[in-house]
Amino acid sequence: LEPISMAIAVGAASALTGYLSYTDLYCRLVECCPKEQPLNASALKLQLEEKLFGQHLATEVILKALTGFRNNKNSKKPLTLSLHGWAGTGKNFVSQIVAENLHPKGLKSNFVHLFVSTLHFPHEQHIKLYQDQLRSWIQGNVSACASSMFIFDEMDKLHPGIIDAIKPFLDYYEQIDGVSYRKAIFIFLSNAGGDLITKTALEFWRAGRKREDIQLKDLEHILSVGVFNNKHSGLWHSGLIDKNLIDYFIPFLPLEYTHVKMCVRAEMKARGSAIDEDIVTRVAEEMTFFPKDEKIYSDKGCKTVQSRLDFH
Ligand SMILES: Nc1ncnc2c1ncn2[C@@H]1O[C@H](COP(=O)(O)OP(=O)(O)OP(=O)(O)O)[C@@H](O)[C@H]1O
Repeated sequence: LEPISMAIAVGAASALTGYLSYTDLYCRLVECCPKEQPLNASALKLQLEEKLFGQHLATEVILKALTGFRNNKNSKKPLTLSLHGWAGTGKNFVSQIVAENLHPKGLKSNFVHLFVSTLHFPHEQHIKLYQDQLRSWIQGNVSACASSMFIFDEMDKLHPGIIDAIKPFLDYYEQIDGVSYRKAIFIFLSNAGGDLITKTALEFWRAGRKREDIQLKDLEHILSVGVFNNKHSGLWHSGLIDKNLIDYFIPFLPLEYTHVKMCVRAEMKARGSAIDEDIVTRVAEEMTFFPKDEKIYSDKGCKTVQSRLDFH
């Protein structure tokens, strides 16, 4: 709808309904930046527990971090989460769930912005240009909506240094050039550190300990140091780590055979098909598992489950 027709439609509808204000209705039909809207923590909890398989640490930390942040009226800095793990373990999936819980239109919202390194910052010789663009893009969007959310996918493919351009925005400043960044959320997604997470998960497995016994403290420090020293992490020697501007390093554990089966069932359910356990087993058995001897973890996580299901 054009703006004028939209205004007439909204005006007519609010006159008819009587009790909805023009603004309420406008926000329902178009989209408004949420002001002081606390997070529905129980809805997020339920979704993470029902939909995200095998990631007890990510579930717990994301829930705590977001509820704490959104319920705090005086946050001193934006929330920054760095999600790490092997391919297909749920990092993008979780970001989508978080986005939907903060802005009903999720990834399609005007207030949720996704950057993909290989798409948006492909050329090493243009680093300075990307840094300028990134700064002005973030500044413009946060001035339009304080609770904007920015997701940086493929951090491990980002040229070193690019991300440091936004360091001032992630810091404890009250305002920068009249804009406050304290209500914004930044999420970084990366495969970097996946090897360290797998090593720890394997150690637990070999010691006969449960996967759920792995705690954040077993991994968070290893991850931040590992990523800081890894040239291919997008955060190599980054001031974001140096200055403790990343609030949580969140490990995504490699997925096991049983989790892959859960993904197949979830996909069947989403397609409205009855759950056929023979097909579930066949799809899961077609996936490849590592390490070579034990074959515990799916090397693509749940990533190719959807396309494989099409063959059955
Ligand atoms: N832990 C999980 N629980 C439930 N579904 C999952 C999980 N991990 C992956 N999936 C399913 O697999 C799909 C692909 O996963 P996703 O894109 O989140 O992986 P990723 O960790 O972001 O991988 P990459 O590092 O390659 O980008 C998701 O859309 C989801 O359907």
